[in-house]
Amino acid sequence: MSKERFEELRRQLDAVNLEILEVLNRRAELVQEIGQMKSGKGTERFDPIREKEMLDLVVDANEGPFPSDTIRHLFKQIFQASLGLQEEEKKSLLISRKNQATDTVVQVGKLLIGGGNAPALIGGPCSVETVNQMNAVASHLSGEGIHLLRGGAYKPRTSPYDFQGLGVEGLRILSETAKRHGMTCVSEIVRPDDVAMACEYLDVIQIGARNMQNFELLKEAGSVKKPILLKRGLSATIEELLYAAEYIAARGNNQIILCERGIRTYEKATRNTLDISAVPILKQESHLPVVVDVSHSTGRKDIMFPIAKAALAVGADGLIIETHNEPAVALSDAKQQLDLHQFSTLLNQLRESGYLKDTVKAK
Ligand SMILES: O=C(O)C(=O)C[C@]1(C(=O)O)C=C[C@@H](O)C=C1
Repeated sequence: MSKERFEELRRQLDAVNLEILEVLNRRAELVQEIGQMKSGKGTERFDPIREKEMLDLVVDANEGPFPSDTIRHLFKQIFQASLGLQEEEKKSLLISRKNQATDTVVQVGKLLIGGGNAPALIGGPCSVETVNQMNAVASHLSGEGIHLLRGGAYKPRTSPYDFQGLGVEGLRILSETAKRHGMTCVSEIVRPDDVAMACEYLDVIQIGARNMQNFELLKEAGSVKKPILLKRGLSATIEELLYAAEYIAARGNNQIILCERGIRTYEKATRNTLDISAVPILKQESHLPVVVDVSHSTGRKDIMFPIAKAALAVGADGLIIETHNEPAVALSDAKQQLDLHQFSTLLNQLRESGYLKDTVKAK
């Protein structure tokens, strides 16, 4: 072969390389767009069935000289790199630790949640029922040094025949009770249209487990200036929880508290299965504070102390502890709510075990 022909072949190869490059990047752009659609829907990026279909298609069309195995190998490499590209997108999430190395600290009144501050305790009944009930609970909790009072006013219940909450009247009772006792308050909102109204009553707006992927609600929560307590859905992956938080952050509200509240598994000994590993993973992946709802995750009072200790031991920034003045007659979640004495006992146990240093002062 002449030297000229050799050089000519190399020139052609250079040109083909540039064509391949252009085609590869065109493909990469399509992959990125698909990746964004998948993350919006919370779909798994890796799709082996789709990859097999594509491999079959190219192998069928292959006329050589590359053997089919080589073609398979090359395309598998392209799929791998494409997945990597879709993962890259995750790194740029606003709520990602890669985007912000320092912890976000959410301030609610004088309570600082996250950033290594003392664990924040959120107490109060499952549902707001009466003024007297809320007064009894708030009086006890504020006496124990608890700053953030919870109470459900809009209750997404499994059965339509169960107590559905007092609605806006419940928010009003909660808000007035909290103010009366020098506390702040948090409650769940279920409709996007109610978010603005709720801001008048609440210091923190909760988005509950059943609404974690109510994207319109998330967007609305993102457009107000209130801290948002975002609970993990009962069957949601950690990644889906993070994307739900991103919906809020993407609209401009970065005051988000993540909440692990147990997930649905086959285990029946507890109401839900507390995914304890979610806490350090969430804190590793995101700069947002993470609290654990020890009441919903367990659904039982007898293991609350070890579970609360475990949550704080793995780095939770706070705990949600359902507390009622008369749990036996509570209109919802009667079984899992602590009475006022049990709440104080749990607090003392946590204090004595050294997990609550600086959080609340003994009376
Ligand atoms: O088609 C998809 O669902 C994609 O995400 C694109 C793509 C690809 O590179 O072709 C990427 C990863 C999946 O495992 C399968 C396919």
